[in-house]
Amino acid sequence: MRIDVVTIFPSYLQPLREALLGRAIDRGLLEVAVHDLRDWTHDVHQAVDDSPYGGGPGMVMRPQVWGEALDDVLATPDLPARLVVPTPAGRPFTQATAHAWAAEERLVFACGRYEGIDERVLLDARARGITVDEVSIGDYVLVGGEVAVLVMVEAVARLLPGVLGNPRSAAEDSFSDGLLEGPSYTRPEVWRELAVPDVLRGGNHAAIARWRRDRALERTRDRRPDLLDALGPDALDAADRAA
Ligand SMILES: COc1cccc(COC(=O)c2cn[nH]c2)c1
Repeated sequence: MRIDVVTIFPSYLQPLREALLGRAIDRGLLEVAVHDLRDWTHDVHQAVDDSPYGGGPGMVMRPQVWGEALDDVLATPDLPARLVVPTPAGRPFTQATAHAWAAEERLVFACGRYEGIDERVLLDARARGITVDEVSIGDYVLVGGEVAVLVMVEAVARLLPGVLGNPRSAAEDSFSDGLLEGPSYTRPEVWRELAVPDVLRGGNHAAIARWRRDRALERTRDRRPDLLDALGPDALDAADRAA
């Protein structure tokens, strides 16, 4: 997968080159190119923003600069690209989104700052047949899209074949069955007088699976009842409902 990121703070994307993702890049499973938006300015101040039509606080990112940048970055017709714009006003980014994007050959991320990017940049891209996804990683406002790109790239890259040491963990992680992950334990058996639940130390795998499902249901009911509602009525069997 090829990932391009356009930003006025290229160094913000440096963490992508660390650890697991860094190794995935070294192994050629992932290619990441970061572009400085200011490279497409032509004025001495390298201005990327201007005041908003209609008034109001803050600044808006200028269409000319973004237009030229995306013309260049998206210019490879052979690789169909998806343009992703992180924004508080976007559709929710979920594990399902991550799975869908993991199948893409190429993702281009546009990092907005200030009050956002002039709407015509997205209209122009869509008019040229480019898929544009405005996505939110949560209901809060960041200063810019860079951190959201780190989040989304990590969520997508870990799903790529060969990136995770143990592929089962991607298939079995939280949300894979629509529920939150339950509690986990490792050695020692007793730590600060707290013991690991007996069922987990036994060998009864059916009992362990039941116990884990019950804990996941309990936690999901408590923390994310919305996820339970989203599950189809037949997603929970009688034993689940009794949990
Ligand atoms: C594109 O315009 C803007 C404007 C302001 C901030 C940002 C960065 O994204 C977020 O703040 C965000 C993403 N998901 N949840 C919050 C983008």
